[in-house]
Amino acid sequence: MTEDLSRSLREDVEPDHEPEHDFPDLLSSYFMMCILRLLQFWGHSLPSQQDPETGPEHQLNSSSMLMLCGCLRICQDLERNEPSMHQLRDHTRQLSDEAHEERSMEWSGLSFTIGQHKILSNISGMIEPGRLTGVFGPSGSGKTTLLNILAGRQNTKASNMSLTGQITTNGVVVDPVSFRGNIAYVMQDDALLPYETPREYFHFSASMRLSQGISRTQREEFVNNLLSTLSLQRCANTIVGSELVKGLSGGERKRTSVGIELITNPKMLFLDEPLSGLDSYAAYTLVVALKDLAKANVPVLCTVHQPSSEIFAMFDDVIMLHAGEITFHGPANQISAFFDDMGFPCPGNFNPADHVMFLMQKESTEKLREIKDSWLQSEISVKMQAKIDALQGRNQSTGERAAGPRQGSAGRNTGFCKQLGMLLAREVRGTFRNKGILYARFGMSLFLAALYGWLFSGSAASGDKVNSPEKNCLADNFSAGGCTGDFQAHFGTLVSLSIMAMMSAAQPVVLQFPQERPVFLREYAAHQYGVVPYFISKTLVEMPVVLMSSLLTFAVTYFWMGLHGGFVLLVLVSWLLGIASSSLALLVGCGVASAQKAIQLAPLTLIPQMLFSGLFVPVAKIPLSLRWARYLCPLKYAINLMTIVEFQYVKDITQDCEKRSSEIECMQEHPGDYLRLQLVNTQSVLWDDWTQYLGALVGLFLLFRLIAMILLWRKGKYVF
Ligand SMILES: Nc1ncnc2c1ncn2[C@@H]1O[C@H](COP(=O)(O)OP(=O)(O)OP(=O)(O)O)[C@@H](O)[C@H]1O
Repeated sequence: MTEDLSRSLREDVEPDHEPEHDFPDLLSSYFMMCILRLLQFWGHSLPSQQDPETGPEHQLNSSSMLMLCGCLRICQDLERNEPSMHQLRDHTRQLSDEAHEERSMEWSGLSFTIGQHKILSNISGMIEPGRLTGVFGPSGSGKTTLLNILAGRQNTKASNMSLTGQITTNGVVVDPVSFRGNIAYVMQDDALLPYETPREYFHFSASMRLSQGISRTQREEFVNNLLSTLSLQRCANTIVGSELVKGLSGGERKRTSVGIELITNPKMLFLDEPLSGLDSYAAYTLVVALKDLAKANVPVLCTVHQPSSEIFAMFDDVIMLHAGEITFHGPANQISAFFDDMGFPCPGNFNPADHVMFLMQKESTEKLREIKDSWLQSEISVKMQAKIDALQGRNQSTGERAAGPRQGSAGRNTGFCKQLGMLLAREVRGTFRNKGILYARFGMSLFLAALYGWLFSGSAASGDKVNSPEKNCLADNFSAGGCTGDFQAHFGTLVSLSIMAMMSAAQPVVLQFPQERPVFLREYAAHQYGVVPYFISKTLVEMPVVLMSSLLTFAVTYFWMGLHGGFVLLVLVSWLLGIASSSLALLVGCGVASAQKAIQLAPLTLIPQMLFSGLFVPVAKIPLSLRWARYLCPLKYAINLMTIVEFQYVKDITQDCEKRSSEIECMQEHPGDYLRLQLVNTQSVLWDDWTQYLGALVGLFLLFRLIAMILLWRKGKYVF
């Protein structure tokens, strides 16, 4: 029951070389080290944010204490005057304005093959309202595949896949993918945001999914009923938590996931391994809730790996799978008798589920074939098949086809503004509650700014030299004199500040977004909101955070380095670069399924920016076939803009030089030309191009977000 309170990040990254003027290496090494160190620190030191009342319950390890505690809780639960699932269902129906409709689901001759692998082999069965059905079987027997096919969440269209058979509800043929809006599906891994509470989750889901005609009070009442029906009142205001931050227990988290799905007033509820990772009491209370829901005439189907005797006894029906075939499907209380008849009596006081699963793995293939054949000829199987045939035959004669997605859960209930408002509020809550990341982000900006300020202290003072009468670089030979070195250092400070702005804005998005992605996909698949309000809300919350980070950086470095450009303009350019880079990071995050992959891919997006921006390889030397890539580098445009802001005084000197001597001489000897060579490497006039650079930066920010949005939309559309 006790969960790990926190996990430390194992990797330590130490810079292994002198940092002097080696900007990319210096930055990446320090940046990664600081992020890892800070995350490690926060992971260890964050106090539990769980409701103190629930604390002691999670520290009991002895199984006897757990069972005792469980029994006491169940007794207390029974004594509490909670609304039953029946009342809650009635309440949901009332609020969602939907007609009361009970549905069964039947399937016959279902076979599913991937390549040469036959995963399901000609299976038939049904689930009925009022009954809790469990799918049991050894690992790899096809439990999840069966559940996913019935729920319309299995990709069956790939070229190496083949699905045959028929799925019906109340005997009416359905396309599982278009029917899936009617089925609440709880995934094995809870896709929940770590900083939301069950109350906030239910409130969000109710606001998005219930009829808009209901009042705020009605919604509050509904949320309270749902919390108490699922025994979540005590932790209603506790954050969900994550691996690094303690929050709800596994059972509470699972009940929260179930509650979110119940708000849709689903016609059926499917759960994939809902008991995995739960202790016996948490598993028991969850199955009590599921049984209660089934009694409210919702067919509930869930896969279970290894049920205890108490849990097994609560199932009404059992589907026993072995190698994609049925060995038993019928009332749970008849399974022992069936296997007894087959010559495998279940020993007294033995868990029938364990007994059968042990059999299925121990017995020879021939014996198991015999059991499967006997099952098909058994009275229970024949009766069930007759029932399925009768239902399917009745409706096929009328040529009826089940309706696709229903209103309410499958069609979005709320308008754009409401979706945006709710998402924005949730994003703000998440940002402020995730103090570890927020402090790490700002702390990192301050730390790196101080480090840079120290390292490049006064290095931007070359402008003073250029303007000073004692050492006028225009009068001296610029390239031979001391000015070139000063300009290199001065220009280097801008480059380093830009790279820092780019990385510090992109890195948190790369780390964080892949963890949020499954939440978006679940909610989007449930038609809670659209992809556009989701992206706008994320962008609106991210913008001030990046701005704050840029402000902190320049507040520390501006005077320390002796920068010349306008403070506000430099901050704004750094901010624009930050949000454009975070858009690129978001694009990477949308394209990959896990944070690990995103972290591995992150350098792919950041390092080419440095290479193609013309800083290390002059643009003229980049092969023509690759040169276009520089137009996709926000870093290049930001450095150009910062240079224009910072080296404004050079413009005056250049113009002065051109008045007095030939342009060729100026090109060779000038600080302005040094910059021109570094930045654009063309004969175009750097100073007049700022609108292009600004437009390109804003354009890239929008373009990356748009592509990320399309990627996520496509993923959400075809999610299985
Ligand atoms: N995309 C795939 N390609 C090839 N084989 C697959 C694919 N998906 C699933 N399988 C195979 O199908 C079989 C059934 O998988 P499934 O996940 O349904 O089993 P399960 O009974 O739920 O197992 P577990 O209890 O371990 O989760 C397994 O042997 C698995 O290797």
